[in-house]
Amino acid sequence: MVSLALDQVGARYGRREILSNSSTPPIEGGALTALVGANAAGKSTLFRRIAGQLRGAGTVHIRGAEQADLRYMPQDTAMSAALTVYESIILALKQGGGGWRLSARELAAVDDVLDRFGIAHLSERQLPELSGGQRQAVSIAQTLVTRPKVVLMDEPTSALDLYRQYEILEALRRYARETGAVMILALHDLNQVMRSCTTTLALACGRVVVTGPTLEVLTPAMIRQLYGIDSRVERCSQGCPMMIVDGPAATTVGA
Ligand SMILES: Nc1ncnc2c1ncn2[C@@H]1O[C@H](COP(=O)(O)OP(=O)(O)OP(=O)(O)O)[C@@H](O)[C@H]1O
Repeated sequence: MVSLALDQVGARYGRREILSNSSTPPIEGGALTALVGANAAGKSTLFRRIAGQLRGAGTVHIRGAEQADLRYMPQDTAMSAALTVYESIILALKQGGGGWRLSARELAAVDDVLDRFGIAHLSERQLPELSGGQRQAVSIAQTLVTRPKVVLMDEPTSALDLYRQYEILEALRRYARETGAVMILALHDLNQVMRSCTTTLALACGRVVVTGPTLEVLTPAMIRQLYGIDSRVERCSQGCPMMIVDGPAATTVGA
């Protein structure tokens, strides 16, 4: 089983400390984990620290996988190269080296992500011609084509329409279940989080304030602390938990 835990992790840009004293229990693979928090709380910074792109205090413990098995999909991915979608996924597959000849297994891996994320019909399209949502789906396919065991995705659904959000989150859940990968997704839509993510990690002002089962973390009190918003969490007629926004809290975050 793959797991990831933070032990007193910090991170800084130059002299500016952004992240401090952040610890979590082991986050197990096989299901989706959400990373939530307000703008500038430090979500991308935490991802960069886990991915080894930033230095800082503390330790990131990864069990059951190597650092080489980790993939980080940043918020904005450049898609300006004159490549087709298919070529770009091969390029992502071959980034670890190994020559340009593709084995039958590698070809199957490319076809798998094209199908899994609903972009097979875009295979021959040039990257710069894609829409924002199409680019995001391609970026997800590029990230997962090597079948990584630890996956960090920064707002992977931000450019997707309602149907594609649902479809891609379901595909990511299936990927986690099949591979046992630890998958942490930074998400702003808390209803998506409640529907799709088993565990939630909440970040406020550069610190992980709580990690646990999603519905235990996303209480109205925590949502107020994180976002300065008064809300209710209620069950819809089909029993799914939903967050209903009432409005700005009287005292807002950091005030
Ligand atoms: N390269 C950088 N150099 C210096 N400061 C940075 C850099 N990147 C981010 N920051 C600062 O670090 C803080 C946290 O930014 P970060 O991008 O991690 O937030 P976030 O939670 O991902 O926000 P958002 O939800 O808006 O994407 C912000 O104050 C930001 O200005």
